[in-house]
Order: sequence, then structure tokens, then C-alpha cells
Amino acid sequence: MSRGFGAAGFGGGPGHGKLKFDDDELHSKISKQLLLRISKYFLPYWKQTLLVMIVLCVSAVLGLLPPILIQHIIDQALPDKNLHLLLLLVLASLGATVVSGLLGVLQNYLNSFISQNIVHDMKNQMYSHLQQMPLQFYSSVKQGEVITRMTSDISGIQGVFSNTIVNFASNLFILATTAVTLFIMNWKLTLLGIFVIPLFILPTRKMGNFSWKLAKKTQEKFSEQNEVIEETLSISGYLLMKLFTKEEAEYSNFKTINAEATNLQIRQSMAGRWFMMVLSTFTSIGPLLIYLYGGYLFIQGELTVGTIITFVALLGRLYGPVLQMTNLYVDIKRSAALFERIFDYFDMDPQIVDSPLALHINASGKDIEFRDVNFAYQQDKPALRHISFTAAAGTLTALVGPSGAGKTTITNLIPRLYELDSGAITIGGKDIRDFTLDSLRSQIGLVTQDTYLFNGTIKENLLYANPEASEAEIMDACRSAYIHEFIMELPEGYDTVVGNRGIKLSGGEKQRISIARVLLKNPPIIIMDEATSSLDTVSEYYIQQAMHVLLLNKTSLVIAHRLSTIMAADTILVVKAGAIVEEGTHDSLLKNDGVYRDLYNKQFEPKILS
Ligand SMILES: Nc1ncnc2c1ncn2[C@@H]1O[C@H](COP(=O)(O)OP(=O)(O)OP(=O)(O)O)[C@@H](O)[C@H]1O
Repeated sequence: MSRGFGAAGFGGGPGHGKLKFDDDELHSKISKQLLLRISKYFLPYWKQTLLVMIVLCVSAVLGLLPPILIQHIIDQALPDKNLHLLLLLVLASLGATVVSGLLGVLQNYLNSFISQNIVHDMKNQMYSHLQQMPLQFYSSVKQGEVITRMTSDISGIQGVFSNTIVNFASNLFILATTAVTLFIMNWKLTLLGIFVIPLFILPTRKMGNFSWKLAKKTQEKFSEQNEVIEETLSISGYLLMKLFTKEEAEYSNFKTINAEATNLQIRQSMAGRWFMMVLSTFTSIGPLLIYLYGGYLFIQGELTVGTIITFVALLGRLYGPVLQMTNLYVDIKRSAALFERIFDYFDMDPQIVDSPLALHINASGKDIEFRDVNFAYQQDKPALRHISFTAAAGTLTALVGPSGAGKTTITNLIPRLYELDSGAITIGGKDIRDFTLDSLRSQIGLVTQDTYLFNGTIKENLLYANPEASEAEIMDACRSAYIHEFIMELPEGYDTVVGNRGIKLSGGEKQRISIARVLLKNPPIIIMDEATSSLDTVSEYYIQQAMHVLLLNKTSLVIAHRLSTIMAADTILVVKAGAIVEEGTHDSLLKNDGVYRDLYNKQFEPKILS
């Protein structure tokens, strides 16, 4: 059985972990399919993209005007002492500059419009895609990776358009228009100017690779730093650090990484400075050669001063794009890799989806049946083996067994959080895979051990189950869950903010709120994992009462940790090493003198305290 999720797999495959500078990024091929897939994102904005290209083209031509006009000023207006022509040429030059500036503003707006909209579309697509991913994905993916994908990776796409694509097109247009103009002006001088280009292309390429490696290292350090922050300054990490008094060690670890990151950044900016120094020496060789040879031609009477000056100015327009395009390939590859990483995620198969003929289910008054169910999280390591039982409608089935026996796994298969490998689970005799996921899950109320409450008010947390519930209904549910009095005693009552994951409430209180939440949803099937933590007698009493209301007339499966629950159960399933080893009522199982009796003696038998 394969549990792969598309090309990327979970957490380990290429494109995971260090997100911005993967080793093989520069070696990855930009395939036709990839380009086609990327271009699909631009399709809705093709009009704006076309407009950007036109603007770039016009800007490239306009950029040529000022140097050419200067040539006419020097060669015609000044020697002829023609004030009218001088004024005209200066105004024309000014006009070209102003129009260029305006076009720049328009282009900037279009850039942002296109790139931000693509980011917007991708974020929506990614979020809804991630919602479809199975539980297995979230238990395997590295902490924080989903957020990185959703934020920095997708946001990186924004730069692809505004930097990479626009730069490429703009440089290409400038290069082409300038080269043509130069050749028309004087082909010999042009060849001389081009002659020095290899001199600075080589160091630029070398520098590009070098700074790429440095940037990669810096990025890795930052990822490392983020991991430390995430691990030690999240609520559970923080608790772990405090309880094991690891503050000193963690701080020193953080300091080391921080110092390394700082060093790398300084090196990066210094490398840039040195390079610029070398580069400016090489790029000034071209103009010097033009002055030399052009000057000679001027002395021979073959060239005007204006031409020489215009030539040198235009040469700058030639060298700039050449330099930028030399390193653009790094940008292009990086952009392609960025898209690839995002596509990796899009290609992961949601696995658990509605079948084409899926129906709506109403589970009220229907039996749940497991028929020879087998399941493994990992190949060759079965978690459940030949599970068969019936949870009759309206009854309480208790699951008991040692830790790691497979009780949670059994319950997770009913709402299809995981998909079984063989066998079937039926509700009212129909396979659960024939029902729509939405309707199936709407029929099930899940009360987990570790109650998840988001950081909002108690009321907001309760409304999550049923946004339409009235104030009276909310209070009724809380009364039934024996938590209303407690809530009312809080200074802000139902508007009390519960803190991250409900940290401000005790385990018992959280579970009762979670019971109230399920009561508001009022589904016909209840799955509950009783809290194992020992509760004081008052809390225990309240939970029992709350459970009593919750399970009334419901088909329920409870992973039982309390004596009162197994005593109240209609059927007890004893799970051991992924199989049901005994089944019956409390009394019949006790008589059996088997696994249950043993478990009962160790775990459930009331201890007589002296
Ligand atoms: N997401 C997972 N991926 C891989 N293995 C898992 C996963 N969840 C559980 N397991 C393994 O499957 C087996 C059954 O786990 P399960 O959580 O169902 O046991 P349990 O009986 O509910 O235990 P407990 O009472 O301690 O909660 C265990 O060996 C566990 O390590």
C-alpha cells in the first residue's frame, strides 16, 4: 500500500525544508509543461500583461531619445548658435523624460496588479487544496512548513513577475533598440564597444554563482533560526524549555545561529561591494576606448563630438542590460523552482474524496458496523487487523485496551479521517464511502482528549459548531454540559477569551466546553475519547453528568478511561495490538477471566483508599 502524496511526499522530498535555495535549483530543467502551467496563472491577466510589454517597448525607445537629442544639441544647435533649435531639443528631451516617467508609473501599477492578483489566486487555491489534505498529511508535514508555503513561497511569486519577467523583457527591449541605434550610428565604434563585453560578463557570472551560494547559506541559517524560534517560543515548546530549564542552552544555541547569520549577511554585502569595484573598472574601459578611437576619428574629421558623447551615453544603455541579463538566468531558475515547489503541493493527492455517486446520509437510528477492517499507517505495520463489530443504534460502545492498541485509529476511520485498506465500515448497512464526506462528518460529533479551542471567546468557540445557534441554545447546551455556572462566574462570562488552544481553562473545563459544542451540533453519532488525566471528584462528577446528556439516545463509541463509562456501556470492545480480543458486557467479560479482567484489575477497579 502506498501512502505517497504526489511527487513531493511529506516533508522529506526535494523542495521541502529549506525553502528558498535548494541545491538542485540551478540544475533543474525548465520544462515546457512547467512554463505552460505557469502561464495559466497569467492568462486571466493577459490584457494587462500585453499592456506592460507595450509600455516596456515604448519606454525602451523613449530612453534613446535624450542621448540622441544631446547629439543634435552639440553638433547643430550649439555650433549654429541656433537658440530656437536648442530650446526645441531641450524641451523634446524633457518631454521624453516626463513621458518615460509616466509610463514607469503605469508599468509599476500594472506590475503590482498582475503579481498581487496571481498571489491572491494562488493563496486561495492553496488554502482550499490544503483543506482537502488528509489528517496523515498534517501529522507528517514539518511544523511551520505549511505556513512557509502559504506565505513566503507564494509571496515570492510576486517578485517573479515584477522582477524576473519584467526585467527580462525590459532589458531585451533596451538591448535591441540600443544595439540597432549604435550600429546605425557607427558600426566600427559599436564593435569596439561590444568587444569589451566578455571582460565583465565572466566576472559577473562568477559573482552571480558566488552570491547565490552565500544567499543560500544565509537562507539556511534563517530557516534554522526560525525553527528554533518556532520550537522554543511556541506554547508547548516554551513549557518544555521551562520545565527542563533549558533557557541557557537554548539562548546560547540561538545566539550562535544569530551570529552566523549576521556574519553571512555582512559577507554577502561586502562581496557585492568588491565586485562592483572590479566591475566599474571593466565597464569604464569601453567608454575609454570609444574616446580614444572616436577621438582619433574626430581628429581625422570623420566624426562629430556629439556622436562620441551620444555613443558613450548609449553604451551605458547597452552594458546595463547585458550585466543584468547575465545574472537573470539565476533569477529565472529560482522563479521556476519556486513555482515547482508550489506545484509540488498542488500535485499532492487529497486521497480521501467523495465518490462520484456519493449520497447524503442521515445516520439517525442506524447501526455502525465494522466488517473485517484492516488498516496500516505504514506499509507492513498493520495498526488494525480484522476488526469486526456492530455498534447498535442508540447504544454506547466502550473501547478499552492498552495504550497504542488502536482504539483511536478505530474511531478515526468512521469520519474517514483515514481511509481503511480493506474491509468496510457501514452505517445502516451502507458503506461510508458511498456517502458524501460533508454529510458523513455532519452526522458525527467528536470529543477528543486534547480539546482544541481556538484563541477567541467561549461563545465564538461554541458557535463554531452551529453558527446559527441562539443565545438561549448556547446556554442550554452549556447547562447540559454542566459548564454554564462556571462560565457565568467568569468576569466576562461567555465573552471570556480562552487563550491559545484554551490554555486559560483546565482540562475538565475544556472538555465540558467541547461537549457543549458537540451538543450544539447535535449529531446522531458521538465519538469520544475520555480524558485520561485524573480529575478531581467534582470535575469528574460534572463530566459524567455532561456525558450522560451528550450520549443520550445517540450511537456512541467511547474510548473509555473511567469505570463509570464501562459500567454504563452496552458493549465493551477490548482492543489489543490492533485486534479486538474480547467483546461483551462488563459482567460477562469479568467472568471470562481474560484480558479484560486483567485490564480491569490494573486500570479500572475502584481503589479503596485507606
Ligand atoms: N499518524 C500516525 N502515523 C503512524 N502511526 C500512528 C499514527 N497514529 C497512531 N499510530 C500508531 O498506531 C498504533 C495505534 O495507535 P492509536 O492511537 O490508535 O492507539 P490507542 O489505542 O488509541 O492508544 P492511546 O490509548 O495511547 O491513545 C500505535 O502503535 C501508534 O504508534
